[in-house]
Amino acid sequence: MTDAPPPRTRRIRYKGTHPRRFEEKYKELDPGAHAGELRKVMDRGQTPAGTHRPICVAEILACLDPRPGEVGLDATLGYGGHARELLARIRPGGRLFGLDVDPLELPRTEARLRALGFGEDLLVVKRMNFAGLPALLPETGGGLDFILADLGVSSMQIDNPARGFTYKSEGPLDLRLNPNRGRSAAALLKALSREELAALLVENSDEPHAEAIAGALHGQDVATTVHLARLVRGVLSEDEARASLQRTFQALRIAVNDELKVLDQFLSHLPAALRPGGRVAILTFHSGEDRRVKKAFLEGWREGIYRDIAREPVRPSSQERHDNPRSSSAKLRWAVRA
Ligand SMILES: C[S@@+](CC[C@H](N)C(=O)[O-])C[C@H]1O[C@@H](n2cnc3c(N)ncnc32)[C@H](O)[C@@H]1O
Repeated sequence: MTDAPPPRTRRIRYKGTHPRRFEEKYKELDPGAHAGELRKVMDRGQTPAGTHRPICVAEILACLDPRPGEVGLDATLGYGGHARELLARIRPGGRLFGLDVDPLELPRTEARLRALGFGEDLLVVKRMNFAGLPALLPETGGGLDFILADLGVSSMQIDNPARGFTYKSEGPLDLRLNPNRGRSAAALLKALSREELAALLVENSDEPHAEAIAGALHGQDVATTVHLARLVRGVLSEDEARASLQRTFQALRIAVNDELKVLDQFLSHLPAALRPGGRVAILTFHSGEDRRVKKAFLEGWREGIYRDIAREPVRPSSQERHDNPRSSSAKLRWAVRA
């Protein structure tokens, strides 16, 4: 008896030589069946759809120095790129807790890491906000040897138009890391006065055209990413609009996910979470985040809580910035618990 041939499906059609829209990138979205395609996309300096390239991996491993038997935390599991490297170094006998708030990507990441052979004795995955770090501590058996936080959003989240993280493709104006909680950016916009919106753009993104943008968005029912982009382009030149749109999306994302408040809470919990000699590394992507990390580490060092801290932020190498432009704004700071 012969097996029935697999049903024929039509190849997804797209204009030009390369697929441009997320849903057209069917080869990148099925890396198991098209591994060669991922290499070609990365060689072009792009991140394959549905994946994320971990940033400053060597630099993070150098300051966290994970060793066999240690207990660590990856507070922002994302695609699991950093976690994979940490896990390989704490075997045998170690344990890594991996947290993320994203209910859509987290199960996929866990499945990928389990398929790589990281079992439940070695990797504990939790859907949880890192601001709730104290709730994890009883499970760590006396504290953590190292902690990593790679802040912000992953490429999978940015690239998926249904999540609404970018003005470059049409999608609902959502921007929540956990779409099941809180309110979307569209709902937030409706609730803010013009003055509150302008203040939010300045506070979260140092937006120089905050007044003009607030004027364009206020009182409009902005439900989609491209609608917002159209309104901003209506009051700024094309060049100004490009940079301002990036900052506007960043400011809204920070607001809907309360990112600065949860970062402050996380930073305040670190001293109690680290064992003596424990290391923490935090990768930030804009000045509002970096200022907070810098201040918390400096104050902790002055008070004798940290015995050493990064004096200057570590930046991705020029090669990494070239190979992965999404790493360009990254700054890494570390501290060692006294
Ligand atoms: C830049 S990505 C991390 C990428 C990861 N290091 C990797 O190698 O794939 C940031 C991740 O942190 C998650 N995240 C952001 N804020 C969080 C928070 N307060 N608590 C837990 N996870 C958070 C996001 O959902 C996202 O998946």
